[in-house]
Amino acid sequence: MYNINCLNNIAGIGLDLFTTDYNKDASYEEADAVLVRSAKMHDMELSDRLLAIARAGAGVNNIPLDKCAEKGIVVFNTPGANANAVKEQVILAMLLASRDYIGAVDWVKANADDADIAKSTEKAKKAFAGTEILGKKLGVIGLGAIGAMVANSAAALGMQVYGYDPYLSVNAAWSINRDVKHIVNVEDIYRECDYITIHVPALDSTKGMINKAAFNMMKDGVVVINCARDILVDENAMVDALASGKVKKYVTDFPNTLSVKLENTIVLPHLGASTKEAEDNCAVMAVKELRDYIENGNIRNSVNYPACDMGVCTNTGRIAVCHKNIPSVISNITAVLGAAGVNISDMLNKSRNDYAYSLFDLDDAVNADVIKKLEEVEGVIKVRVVK
Ligand SMILES: NC(=O)c1ccc[n+]([C@@H]2O[C@H](COP(=O)([O-])OP(=O)(O)OC[C@H]3O[C@@H](n4cnc5c(N)ncnc54)[C@H](O)[C@@H]3O)[C@@H](O)[C@H]2O)c1
Ligand SMILES: O=C(O)CC[C@@H](O)C(=O)O
Repeated sequence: MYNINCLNNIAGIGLDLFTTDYNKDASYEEADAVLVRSAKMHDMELSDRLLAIARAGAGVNNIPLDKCAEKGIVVFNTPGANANAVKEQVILAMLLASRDYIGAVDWVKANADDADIAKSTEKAKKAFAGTEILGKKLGVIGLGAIGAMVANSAAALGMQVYGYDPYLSVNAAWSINRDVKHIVNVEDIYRECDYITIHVPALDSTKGMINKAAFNMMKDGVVVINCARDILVDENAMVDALASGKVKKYVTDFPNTLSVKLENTIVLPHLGASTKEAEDNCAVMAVKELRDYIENGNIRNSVNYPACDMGVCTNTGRIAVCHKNIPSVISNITAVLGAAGVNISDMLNKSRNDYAYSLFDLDDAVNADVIKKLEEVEGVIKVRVVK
């Protein structure tokens, strides 16, 4: 029986994929695997028992990835599973920023008792009028799962789209509409675009990337949209950019003590991924990743360990080893197995920065003594008998 703990609400369609071999109501302390959305895990204890954490979503800045890697805890996310939901919110954000729909709806509500509202409407509406997005320039910073969808949809709506992503993979590039202009210097987006939307992960290198220097380069009256993470925008610099009219409207998905008080700002309550479809997709993908890891030792879509997939084990046994990416680990492991008379029928070793992961399919069963010796190999972090 494997113990699963959910730190946030996870869609039932995903949880239903756990078989009766799983206890889905385990406490965090006794969990073999954890499912999480936005719960902050940086200050939580990581038990020796914990094998894996699956983030039902894209952003993993709420999880201590390095600390997990050091303890042999594999962290997964669900790339692309909620991208369409966020894309739809970004299109909404552009439209909300283009005419004062929120003010308009408030006006209608406030005048609900006006017997002459049909007539008053025609006078009042000019206060909420605006502009169209057709033909305007949109800069998309980060062309991953969400950015690429936003860029393609905005191009289909007739916008001139500028896309910037210095780390774009060739595969991702193939998914982007050829009308999207490839920008190699983000300053071109700042200087030329009427709307700017950001879709990069929250990392030390991206924190505050939309800052005073960036605002200074932007056109007067630009709209800035942030459905990625609040720390990407220097919101203290945003105060001045909004006050001077440099930024006409800021739309953010992240309420915090500063953003909720900003003028000319639309603050949404982190709703980007909150659709039934996205929540279902994320839950299903996260549970499948966890099950494949627990039952077969395979790693797909990890953010702190390498991808490593040997399918389903058809041999006598399989062991999985999380280890440091240093010399001699593999030769020392195979030496321990060889000395115990255990034949390796198949193996796969993959590395990612400082960490590595190896799967060994074995023709012979291994006993506790062999496992102990493997655990003692220099650089080995965690040894698990998968089968
Ligand atoms: N509001 C929400 O509910 C919600 C939902 C999903 C994701 N998000 C946030 O959006 C982010 C992006 O999600 P995604 O699914 O598109 O992720 P993704 O990993 O598919 O794409 C991120 C892209 O950013 C690019 N990138 C990294 N650093 C960059 C930089 N300095 N400049 C330009 N590009 C850079 C990467 O190359 C990658 O292509 C997530 O990390 C998460 O924080 C928010
Ligand atoms: O789980 C959520 O509701 C938000 C998810 C989102 O921020 C993400 O990064 O995927």
